[in-house]
Amino acid sequence: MADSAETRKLVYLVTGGCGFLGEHVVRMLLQREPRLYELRVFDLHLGPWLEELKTGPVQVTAIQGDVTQAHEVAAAVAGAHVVIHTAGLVDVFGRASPETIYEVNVQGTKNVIEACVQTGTRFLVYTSSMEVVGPNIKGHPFYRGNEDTPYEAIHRHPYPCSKAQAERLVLEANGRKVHGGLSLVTCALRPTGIYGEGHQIMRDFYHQGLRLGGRLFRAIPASVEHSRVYVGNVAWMHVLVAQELEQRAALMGGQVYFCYDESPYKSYEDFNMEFLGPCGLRLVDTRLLVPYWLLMLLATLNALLQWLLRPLLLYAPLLNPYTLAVANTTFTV
Ligand SMILES: NC(=O)C1=CN([C@@H]2O[C@H](COP(=O)(O)OP(=O)(O)OC[C@H]3O[C@@H](n4cnc5c(N)ncnc54)[C@H](O)[C@@H]3O)[C@@H](O)[C@H]2O)C=CC1
Ligand SMILES: C[C@@H](CO)CCC[C@@H](C)[C@H]1CC[C@H]2[C@@H]3[C@H](O)CC4=CC(=O)CC[C@]4(C)[C@H]3CC[C@]12C
Repeated sequence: MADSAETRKLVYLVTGGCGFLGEHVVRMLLQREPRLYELRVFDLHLGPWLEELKTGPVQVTAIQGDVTQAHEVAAAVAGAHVVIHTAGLVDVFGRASPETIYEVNVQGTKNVIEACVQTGTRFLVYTSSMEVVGPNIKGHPFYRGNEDTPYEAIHRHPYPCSKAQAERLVLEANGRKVHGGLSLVTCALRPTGIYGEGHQIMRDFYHQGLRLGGRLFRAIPASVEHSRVYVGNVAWMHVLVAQELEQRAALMGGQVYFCYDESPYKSYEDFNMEFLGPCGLRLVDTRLLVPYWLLMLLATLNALLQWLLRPLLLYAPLLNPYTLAVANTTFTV
């Protein structure tokens, strides 16, 4: 029944479909959306793994494109029933300029919304981020919060600022008339720190540990708790929201939801050790050796070096004042 041609009618588009989260969304849709007829995977860089997906019952269309190019986005969106917009520039290390981050995250999202309006696509799911809320620059803890918890969301870093702007655009677009006269239904999901298969930062920590003789040095007190969420669950939540938006437009349209699961609340480093420990790494407690002021000094030094070296090379270590502040502030949903 599920595989018959009549039941397969829906066309989905996943932007950023070759990224860490996007790939999981793509695979999840193929497994869990029996009404899927065509799945369009739109990304700046297409992964070779897409080829193996082209042999199944669903037509998988790989589209190499750039969300900052309105015409490319419109061409990809035309005829899609649902857009899952995960494409984004995830950069808290200073690899890209603030302008580029805004161009991709904000202008790219504007282009997706306008493409939906112009072409008559009604359902848009946006991957926002917990960073839209916090941790804020004052380091206020957010402890077991939810969507209604009051929190002073103040940012300076381009990444959270751009995600906050893009999220607002998506939510404000809910109810806009699309081509054909029906209304656009939008919803934003705010994952906490995502982990799972393909997580690059986890790999970076692993390689750092190998370079340091199988050790990592604790920089963050174990008492600072972070929410983390498994990538498969984030993908599943995107699929569920996409499936429910039509039936529950009045309830879910224009809403934002945190995206979390039952992963344990732990410090960023302790959580990573759940995986890196069994891979042979050890977390060495250096709280007394590396006080916070020294870490801050190192982080500031890194930022200075990044700025000085920029004309010559890209110096973008994991530790900078922003990542230190985020890692050092409790944020649990
Ligand atoms: N990694 C995390 O912990 C979290 C990520 N997010 C959000 O989830 C989304 C996906 O993030 P990840 O999978 O972690 O990042 P990623 O970098 O692995 O994936 C992003 C994808 O977007 C694509 N992309 C970037 N610029 C593009 C452009 N101009 N045009 C078309 N495609 C472009 C990239 O090629 C990449 O495949 C992002 O919107 C991010 O803000 C939200 C919360 C946490
Ligand atoms: C002080 C360092 C010494 O080991 C540890 C630095 C850890 C940081 C690289 C990470 C700590 C918290 C992470 C962020 C958090 O999980 C929330 C995020 C949400 C997003 O939308 C994108 C990724 C990130 C900003 C994530 C990035 C890496 C950290 C800052």
